[in-house]
Amino acid sequence: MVMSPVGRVDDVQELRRRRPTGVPARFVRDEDERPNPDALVPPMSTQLPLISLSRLMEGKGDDGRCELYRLAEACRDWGFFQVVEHGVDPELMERMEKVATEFFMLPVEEKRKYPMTPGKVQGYGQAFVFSEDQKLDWCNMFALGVEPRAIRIPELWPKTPPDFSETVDRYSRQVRKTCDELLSCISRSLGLRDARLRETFGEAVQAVRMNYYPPCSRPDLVLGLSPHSDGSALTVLQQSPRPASSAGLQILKDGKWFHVHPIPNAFVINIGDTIEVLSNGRYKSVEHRAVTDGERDRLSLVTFYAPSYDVEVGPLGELMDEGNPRMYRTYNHGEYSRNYVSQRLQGKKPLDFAKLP
Ligand SMILES: COC(=O)C(/C=C/C1=C(C)CCCC1(C)C)=C/O[C@H]1C=C(C)C(=O)O1
Ligand SMILES: O=C(O)CCC(=O)C(=O)O
Ligand SMILES: [Fe+2]
Repeated sequence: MVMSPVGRVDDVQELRRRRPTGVPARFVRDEDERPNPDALVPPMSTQLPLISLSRLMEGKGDDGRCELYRLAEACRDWGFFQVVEHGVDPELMERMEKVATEFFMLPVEEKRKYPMTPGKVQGYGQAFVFSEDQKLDWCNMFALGVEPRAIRIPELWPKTPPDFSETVDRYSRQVRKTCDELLSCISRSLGLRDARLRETFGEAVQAVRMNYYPPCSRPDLVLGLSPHSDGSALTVLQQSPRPASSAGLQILKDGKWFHVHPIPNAFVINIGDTIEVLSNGRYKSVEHRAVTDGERDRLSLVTFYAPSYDVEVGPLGELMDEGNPRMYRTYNHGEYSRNYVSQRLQGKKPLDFAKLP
């Protein structure tokens, strides 16, 4: 438990350990926010698009063209897709899961050596908590800035487990390559040169966040992670395969929550607010949330990939014309980031910063 101007922010693993059936009032959502399994799109009725990155990279052949068309549809209609043949070593994905799990299983006193202080987003704790009235997420987070080096806070990189930092470094290098390649393909899918989006980014910012959701005795009352869109350009999410359950990642499509089934060794990719702006709204960031399970814990490993804080972000000239007027202003991405991390997660609200009236 941490006392601060935002009140008492319990560590959910400790809560669960001390009182396995207790759910403090601060975690209990108002009725309209609760995860109602009856309102969920029935599992298996529709599937999130599945894209092969290696096919996309084949380029001009029939397979490459067909995959590019599917990518464009996925970005336009879903803002989310799963990707396979993405180039990240499955053994490294497994190692990443192992070190993250080992970290979360450490005694709380050890984890608190790397604290996420109020208002900050790096370290161990709960991000996006700004008021005593705010409902809390049933989740412990550990987040680190990775690239460029200047955003790293070395004191927050844990010494235990001993291979943690080296694993995060190797994983992040491979995931960065995947992000660069996806960005080229997304550029092409918008009818632009491969390098067009990437060259607006400067030295891309990359951060990793590990989310640990302990089981909750009342999964019907709480949320693992509040509904939000990501402020990044692209987000790469690794979730481990698990037995059938409607808990886990859910995305909002056509006003209904839709469960994303984990696929072994695949990543879930989502379009962040930054691509929504750069594409002048052709591709939209999509609200998503995480729901807890009554019996099982869950770990998700999330990479945020975004432009440098120095660059100006706005709709690309090629994507605006008389029929497609400018929808967003041009702004500094550092300012966007500061604005994003200084409010609680609340749907797509941070995008108001960029939207033209
Ligand atoms: C829900 O989103 C986030 O937690 C988050 C934070 C990311 C970051 C860190 C953990 C370390 C420092 C950099 C950064 C702010 C990227 C989302 O990241 C999005 C939000 C913005 C804005 C962005 O660029 O990525
Ligand atoms: O855990 C999940 O599936 C969702 C994570 C997420 O959306 C995030 O960290 O931004
Ligand atoms: Fe997210």
